[in-house]
Amino acid sequence: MPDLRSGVRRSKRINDIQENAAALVPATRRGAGRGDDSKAQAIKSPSPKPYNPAFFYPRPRPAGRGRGARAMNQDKNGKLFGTGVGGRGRVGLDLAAREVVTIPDEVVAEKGAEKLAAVEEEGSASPLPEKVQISNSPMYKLDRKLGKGGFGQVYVGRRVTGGTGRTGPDAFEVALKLEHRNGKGCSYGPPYEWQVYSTLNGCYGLPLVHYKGRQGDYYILVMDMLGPSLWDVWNSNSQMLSEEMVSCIAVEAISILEQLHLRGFVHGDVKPENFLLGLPGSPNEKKLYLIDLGLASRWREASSGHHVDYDQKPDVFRGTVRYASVHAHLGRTGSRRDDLESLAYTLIFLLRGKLPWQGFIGENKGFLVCKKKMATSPEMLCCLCPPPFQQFLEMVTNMRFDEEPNYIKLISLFDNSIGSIASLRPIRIDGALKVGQKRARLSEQEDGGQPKKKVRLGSPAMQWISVYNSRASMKQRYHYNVMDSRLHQHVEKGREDGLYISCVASSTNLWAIIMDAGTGFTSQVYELSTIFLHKEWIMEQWDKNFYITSVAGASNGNALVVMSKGTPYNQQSYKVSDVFPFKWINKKWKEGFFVTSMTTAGSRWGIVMSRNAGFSNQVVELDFLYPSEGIHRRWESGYRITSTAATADQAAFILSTSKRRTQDVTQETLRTSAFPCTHVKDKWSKNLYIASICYGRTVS
Ligand SMILES: Nc1ncnc2c1ncn2[C@@H]1O[C@H](COP(=O)(O)OP(=O)(O)OP(=O)(O)O)[C@@H](O)[C@H]1O
Repeated sequence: MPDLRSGVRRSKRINDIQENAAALVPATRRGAGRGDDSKAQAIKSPSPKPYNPAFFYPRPRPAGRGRGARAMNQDKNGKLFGTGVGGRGRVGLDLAAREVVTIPDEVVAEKGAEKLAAVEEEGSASPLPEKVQISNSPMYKLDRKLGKGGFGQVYVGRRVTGGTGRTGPDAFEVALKLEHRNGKGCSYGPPYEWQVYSTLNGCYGLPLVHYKGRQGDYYILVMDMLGPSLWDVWNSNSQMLSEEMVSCIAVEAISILEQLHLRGFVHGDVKPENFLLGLPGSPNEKKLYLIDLGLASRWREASSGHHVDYDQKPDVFRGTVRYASVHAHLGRTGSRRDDLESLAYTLIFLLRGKLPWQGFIGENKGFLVCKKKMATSPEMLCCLCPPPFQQFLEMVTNMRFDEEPNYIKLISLFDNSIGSIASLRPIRIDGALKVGQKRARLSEQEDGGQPKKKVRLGSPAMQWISVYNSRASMKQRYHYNVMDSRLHQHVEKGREDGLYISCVASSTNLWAIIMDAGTGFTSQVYELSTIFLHKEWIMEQWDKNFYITSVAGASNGNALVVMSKGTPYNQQSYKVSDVFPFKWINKKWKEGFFVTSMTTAGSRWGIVMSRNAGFSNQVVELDFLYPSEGIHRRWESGYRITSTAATADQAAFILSTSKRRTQDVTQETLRTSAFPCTHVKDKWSKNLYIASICYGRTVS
């Protein structure tokens, strides 16, 4: 029996009943027009791909130095590793398994361990070597410290014996990067960065590594010594750099990134501190270099040459919060666009001295920074910058995951901001000039295409997001704008007509209920509660073998929970959380649970996961807007949306592959500012039925 527990009951007329028996929809009503506000997406029956466990369990990732410590150990820019926008989890990288592993939230314990490691590294147990000689290198005496990162300490090495050169492999002065064998990045052998240098050594714009090896307790890289970082230059220049200087940095940095990308890697941590100039007083003092390959990863598979697969793990964050791309915040697989977005923030920072998302603190800093990045349009961010900077930002934030950047075009944006006399330029732009020669040849091919659809832009909107699946003709009915007091009678009427509730949703504290004849349920109960979510009642029903089949939260914190018999589930678990609980979902996936319903109440998430849900694999798309690209990519890989929920900030989609491989469901989505009555009827006429619905954040 339905158990109605809502507090306030008002009676008011509602526009809430529509019914369909698909076969009965009059032909004249078919194809009814859509409101202008609707945005539709659809996938037309592509064949689902075979089960790919890599989508389900963390897949091997090339990068990894166990940078989990960064989450606790933020530098002046809040460089952080491990806390994504969706959760508070921390992530480290297990070098042995080469897998991303999620570390529980044991902040204090981790922090203690980290300090211990630092003491060991610098303490008396393993004093730094006084002299260094690696394989057949000259011998160097350790001199002054050049810098210290989260992992390595970098010292000047002064040659004491062997070698005669002023530069190169036997230079009088080199940079020695030392990492203790017990350090965070060395648990399984040499630092990950060494592997990357093995492939990338000699790449344009990277310092040359001349020797690498272990001496005593330290892994040591011997590399070209460089000068100040762009952060140092900016700082000693009243925290502001000229337009010409930043334009030169832009073009040279783009060509360095182009060369790195050509070798199949993305840098993953582009920021002012990682660009160094050549040694002052040397012929290279105006030359730009990119250092720190500890977060570099492949965007192109080494063996096949194919672009790496798209994925999103919303609690995996790698990089530096201030400069990270929005995709990096959201835990998407890194690709070339991310380095360029970070470069855009770097350039604007150097030019303007500040970025609008500086100053956030606290546990959900990553979330707040990402939200602010999404809410700041290129016009706003670049309102005090010369036009090329805005154009650059617009181009790079509208790139697709696997899109090849048009480096030539990006460089050419800054053409007019750079002086024509090479010797007077504040930064050498040798790399960009080489690209310039190519530019002449390629210019005819440029700009032949259509104007690009803007991915990131659009004004934030609260909309209905409805998802439709193709299925055999059946009876479906919807009610919307339903007040608490009217719920019971609609449900009862539906039950009399042989219908069960298949989905529920809420907008402005009124309910939407979808009832249909195709659920397979044999019995159903529901509760309207002021508790999100009401544990005692749910457990009571679990005891009676009912399982949660749909759930909706209202912005006032009320919840509507529907539980049914006749489901395939044999175990269930749910979680209420202030942030999207990806870490928990990930853990439950590994235990054989799949998300079967999901909702929000205000900014809180409620997620229900079940065993024996009939899915073979499941992924998440979470964004501050409608994640169109991600959904299309998942559709193409055979996934279909099986749950949706949204707050006023974020929309989340759960996409699943079915165990029944023959299943070939056509799916469409719609975004409308009003409840999609007309559209639903239109869909019914094509045997498309609402499979999931929610109200929340999109862009219009
Ligand atoms: N070749 C070099 N020449 C001069 N200084 C250098 C060189 N390489 C690194 N440094 C200095 O040492 C610092 C730390 O180096 P690096 O960023 O490679 O270490 P890390 O431990 O990987 O740092 P992070 O925590 O940023 O990843 C740099 O910020 C820079 O100031």
